[in-house]
Amino acid sequence: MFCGESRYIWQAEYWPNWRYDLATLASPMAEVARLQGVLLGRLADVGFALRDQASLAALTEDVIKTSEIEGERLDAASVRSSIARRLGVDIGALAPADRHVDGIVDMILDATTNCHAPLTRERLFGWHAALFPTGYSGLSRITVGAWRDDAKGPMQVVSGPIGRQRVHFEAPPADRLDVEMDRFLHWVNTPTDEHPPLLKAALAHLWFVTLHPFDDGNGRIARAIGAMLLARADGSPQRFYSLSAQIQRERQDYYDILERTQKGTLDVTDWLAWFLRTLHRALERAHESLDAVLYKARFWQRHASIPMNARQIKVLNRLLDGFDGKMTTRKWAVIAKCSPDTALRDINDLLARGVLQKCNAGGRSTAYTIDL
Ligand SMILES: Nc1ncnc2c1ncn2[C@@H]1O[C@H](COP(=O)(O)OP(=O)(O)OP(=O)(O)O)[C@@H](O)[C@H]1O
Repeated sequence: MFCGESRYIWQAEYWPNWRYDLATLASPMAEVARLQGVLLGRLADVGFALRDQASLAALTEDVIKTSEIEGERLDAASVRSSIARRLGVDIGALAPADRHVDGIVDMILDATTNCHAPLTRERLFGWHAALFPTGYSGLSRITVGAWRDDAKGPMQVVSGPIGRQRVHFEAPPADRLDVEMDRFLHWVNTPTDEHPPLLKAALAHLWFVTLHPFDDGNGRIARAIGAMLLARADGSPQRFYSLSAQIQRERQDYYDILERTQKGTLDVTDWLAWFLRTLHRALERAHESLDAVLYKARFWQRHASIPMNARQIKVLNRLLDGFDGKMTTRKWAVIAKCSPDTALRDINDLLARGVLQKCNAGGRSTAYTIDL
């Protein structure tokens, strides 16, 4: 019990009348809008096929990283194919479907490709059911397709070993959820000029995660709602950057700022500034990943007339996707699933054709890179 004092933001007197200092946020907001504009402009020039590849790359990162926050590691190949299948993008051989991966992909694609459709409780229940198709989270049975009921006590965000857990946040009691969620959904669906669209995305994320209406999956759904409002904000249902991936990279910061905000006042300027900074970095990364997609496309165009076998194409694609470390004959053989002799023959052929070059990185074994 909180003895009447307001410990969490949802207990504040004027909840949920968000306040912030627009003057402080104006310039980071303009900078994010500029980066978004430049990114969409670059994409407008690259043609359908590459645009689809760029979007596939961003969505794959989004799905993988949003699940990593929860501690699940999804298989990148299943995620890529699950998205590619739904977007109708050709990525060559498709990996087999994984029901679990399909659920989270369904949610993120529904949130973004149908970003203009109203957000309703039925839609949220559908997303939740897609995340937990068995009705279990790990070994615990959870309520799916309905708000949580607090049968096992209040909803808390805790960390640490059992017995010495630290409570970071406590969400509003379950009996308030019907009213609270109706108010939230009405706000999401009402187009007003009350908040700039980017700030509305940040507020929706915070508001939802503060209500924490489900037994589990609240973080992932909050990020999907954020992505939905960002898609509305930039007027493009196709995604070319991933805020979830950036949040995953900076997740300790994300937890800290959330905790401070949820224990603070209704003035959430700091949370909004953090959200804009993170979005800014997500956009910078998207520019880099677009550079990589374009570079790869140009590389294959330039070498279109050189005959190559499947092994060579496979390893070159690995190098083009940003291979960590040095590519040696031994690693080549492992990736191409061939003997070191065959690997060396493939490598020598590409050296002779000017596709590869030796790099003098030192060390005992020779390493190879793409000849720029
Ligand atoms: N220290 C904290 N203070 C306040 N909120 C927190 C804190 N740590 C995490 N959270 C919020 O709680 C969410 C986790 O809730 P829940 O476990 O229901 O969601 P999830 O989708 O299963 O998890 P995750 O976000 O880890 O993938 C986090 O994403 C974050 O939004």
